[in-house]
Order: sequence, then C-alpha cells, then structure tokens
Amino acid sequence: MSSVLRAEHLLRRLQGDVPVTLVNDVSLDIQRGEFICIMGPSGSGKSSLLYLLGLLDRPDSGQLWLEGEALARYDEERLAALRLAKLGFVFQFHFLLAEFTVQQNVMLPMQRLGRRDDGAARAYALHLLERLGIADQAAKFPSQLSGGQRQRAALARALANDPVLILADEPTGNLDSASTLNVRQILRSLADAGQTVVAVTHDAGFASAADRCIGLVDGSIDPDWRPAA
Ligand SMILES: Nc1ncnc2c1ncn2[C@@H]1O[C@H](COP(=O)(O)OP(=O)(O)OP(=O)(O)O)[C@@H](O)[C@H]1O
Repeated sequence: MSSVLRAEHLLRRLQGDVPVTLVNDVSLDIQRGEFICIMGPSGSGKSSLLYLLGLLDRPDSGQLWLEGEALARYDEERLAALRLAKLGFVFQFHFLLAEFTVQQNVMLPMQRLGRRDDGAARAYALHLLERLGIADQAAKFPSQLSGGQRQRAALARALANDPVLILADEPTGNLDSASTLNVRQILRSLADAGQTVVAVTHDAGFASAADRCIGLVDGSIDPDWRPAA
C-alpha cells in the first residue's frame, strides 16, 4: 500500500472574540484505494477537516503530504494547481454549471488542466458518464436531470483529471434513499477499482460501504467511536 495523503497533527482555529477550534490535532494516513468515511455529530468539524485534506483551507499548524510531497510551504497558486491535477471534489450541492451540458461540465476540468485535447476530453467525459450509468444524459443540461443523476454527473466531473483522491462532503445529503444507495455503491466500486475516496457523511450506510470510518468529536478523532449498528 502507498500513502496518498498523510496528515499530521492538523490544527485549525478561528480567531475572534471567542476563538473556535474546528480541527484539533488530527493525524491521518490515507492509503491508495481506500474508501474512508468521516462521521460525527453536526458541528464536530467534519467539513473543516475535509477542507484541510482537500487543500481548500490551510491548517494553523500541522503538516500534510500528498503522495509524499510536503505541502506546508506551497503558495495558493501551487495548491490550486495540485487541486486541479490531483484532487476531485463532490459536494452536497452539485455545482454543475447550468449553461453547459452534462458532458461539457465533465470536460471543463480537463480543459482547464490541458492534458487532453478537445476530442479526447469529449470522449473521456462520455466514458466517465458511461461508467456512472448516465451516458444517455450527456447532452442534457443539469436542470433536466434528477438529483441522483446530477450527483453522478458531479462525480464524473470529479473523476475527469484522474485524481489520486476524491473528497466528498455529504455527497448524498440531498438525495432520496434509492439515489443515496446508488451513490454509495458507486463510491464503493470506484474504490474497488483502485480509486481513493474520503467522504464526510451523516449517512450510517457509509459505515458498511467504506473500508474505514473515522469518528470526529469536537474536532478530534475519537478512537472509541463506532458507527451506529
Ligand atoms: N466560518 C466559521 N465561523 C464560525 N464558526 C464556524 C465557521 N465554520 C465552522 N464553524 C464552526 O466550526 C465547527 C465545525 O464546523 P464544521 O462545518 O466543520 O462541522 P461539521 O461536522 O461538518 O458539521 P455538519 O455535520 O453540521 O455539516 C462548528 O461548530 C461550526 O459552527
């Protein structure tokens, strides 16, 4: 196994009249092909931790390594380039662009990265949509899709640049139970095919779908935390 992302002693605090500790001394090693879920009560710091792991926010102290590369001294421009090339994001809201078709939405990250020409990007987008079972929706606009289909399109977009890690924040938060099960199964099958996935969720079903579940309490990993049966 090899480490995709390693975090050591991450600390994130918001300063203010009343300082708030969002993430408190979190250390984590994410191995290639692992599907990890992060659970815990509302306000326990799950999203804050995911933002640190996704290089969308910076820790006040602690260190991160992406595929062995230490990130502490990287400026925002370099982190943005890493996010585009190596990370894929899925949020509770899909953030697909309304004026583009589903296929064009999936092509956008490829066009930004510039590793594939337009023809190759178009073909790869269709391949990803096929893999997620929504190739027949490729020419439609996001507003014409169901919630579950939109989330699968967002997942296809997250996969566009062959990320080393997919970070998902409540990916099933807006979905009905059938679509939730479907997205969970897709994440599981992606991990079975070697994709590394970290998902923040309130959905207890993730506990059995994932390889490992981490419980956060007050910004810290609770070693005694166990998913609800
Ligand atoms: N910008 C902010 N200003 C003040 N407090 C914040 C801010 N962002 C987060 N917090 C607080 O930090 C704590 C952690 O928030 P976070 O969103 O990471 O928790 P969470 O576990 O993801 O919650 P949820 O399950 O409700 O999404 C919460 O108490 C939250 O209210």
